[in-house]
Amino acid sequence: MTIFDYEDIQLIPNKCIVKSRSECDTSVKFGKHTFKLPVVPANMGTIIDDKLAFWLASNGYFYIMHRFDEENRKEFIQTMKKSNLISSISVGVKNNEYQFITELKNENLIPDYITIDIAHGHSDAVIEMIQHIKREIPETFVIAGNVGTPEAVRELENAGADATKVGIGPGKVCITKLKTGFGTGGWQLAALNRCSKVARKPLIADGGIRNHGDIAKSIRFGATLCMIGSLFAGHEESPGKIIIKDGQAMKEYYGSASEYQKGERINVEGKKILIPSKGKISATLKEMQEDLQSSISYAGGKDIESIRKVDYVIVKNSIFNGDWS
Ligand SMILES: NC(=O)C1=CN([C@@H]2O[C@H](COP(=O)(O)OP(=O)(O)OC[C@H]3O[C@@H](n4cnc5c(N)ncnc54)[C@H](OP(=O)(O)O)[C@@H]3O)[C@@H](O)[C@H]2O)C=CC1
Ligand SMILES: Nc1nc2c(ncn2[C@@H]2O[C@H](COP(=O)(O)O)[C@@H](O)[C@H]2O)c(=O)[nH]1
Repeated sequence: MTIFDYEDIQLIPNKCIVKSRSECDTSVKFGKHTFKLPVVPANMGTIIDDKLAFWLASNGYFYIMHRFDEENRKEFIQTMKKSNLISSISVGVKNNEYQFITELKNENLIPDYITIDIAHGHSDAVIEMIQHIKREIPETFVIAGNVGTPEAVRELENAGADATKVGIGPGKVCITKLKTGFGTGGWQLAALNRCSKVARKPLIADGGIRNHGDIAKSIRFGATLCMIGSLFAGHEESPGKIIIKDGQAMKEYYGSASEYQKGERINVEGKKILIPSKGKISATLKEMQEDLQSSISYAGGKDIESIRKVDYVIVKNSIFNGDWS
């Protein structure tokens, strides 16, 4: 098994077929809808809230609302539906979530997308929740995760998942590798590559993306979408609390399995960091789009599909130029 991660890979350019990068189309179809970018902000408490979800949906971007404000989820779906926007929520796997899904059916509040969001997604708990959602509200597109192996992708797809989220522990505020010894941290891109060999449905690469070029690399190794936390943290719209440190405005970014999200120190697998305040999220999305258009042009194509088959080299620990310092 060849092991590599984002920083170890460089994609090899093909002859350019466009006159301007603006000709390159970064849009992606996911489920029944098409979105401007193959990117989704992480469904975490310091990354997304109702207001940002509304803005993203209104502006043609995919979003997944987190599951940590359980009481508000029905009202959230109602608001999005009334505004003719896509509704995309998260659920867990505890008993009350089964009842919640049945209530959505009974109250005709059918979300367009539901993400089953737990740490160790290769489990009967997730398989049973996929089956429950598909039984109750079959028209909803189900994203299940997180997993790190081809076997898990196959099982969740066979259970009825419409997409699978890959990534156990590569996240910026993740301490799963340190606390448990397990995961795809340090070889997330290779894990995605392995999963893509068996996947029959879309994969979401989740965690470990540190640079915009990593989006193209994720697509090359099998992702339809990338879920991103840290690069979206710290914006004006990000829900994290502002902290002034040494005179500089910073924003909190913490893990969903951290004591800050959980409110208690039990089964903690996440930490908190401070991210320098960054300005508007629209500026980051614009730059991501420009960079991805450029990636497409280097791939020798006009759309995202052209990235999927480009050649690559593994350059382990050998990049001493072209970095940020
Ligand atoms: N992508 C990643 O690498 C990771 C992401 N996270 C994020 O943190 C949040 C909390 O995750 P999670 O703890 O799963 O959510 P929950 O605390 O809601 O747990 C979900 C259910 O799964 C059980 N469970 C959780 N982990 C395991 C395990 N390793 N083995 C058996 N059962 C398990 C829990 O029981 P019990 O608590 O009693 O074990 C609970 O019943 C999520 O948003 C998740 O995405 C967390 C860790 C890794
Ligand atoms: N192991 C943990 N992983 C977590 C936790 N909270 C979120 N996450 C995962 O991280 C990604 C975001 O990664 P980033 O590198 O882009 O910042 C997120 O989508 C989750 O899958 C956690 O507490 N522990």
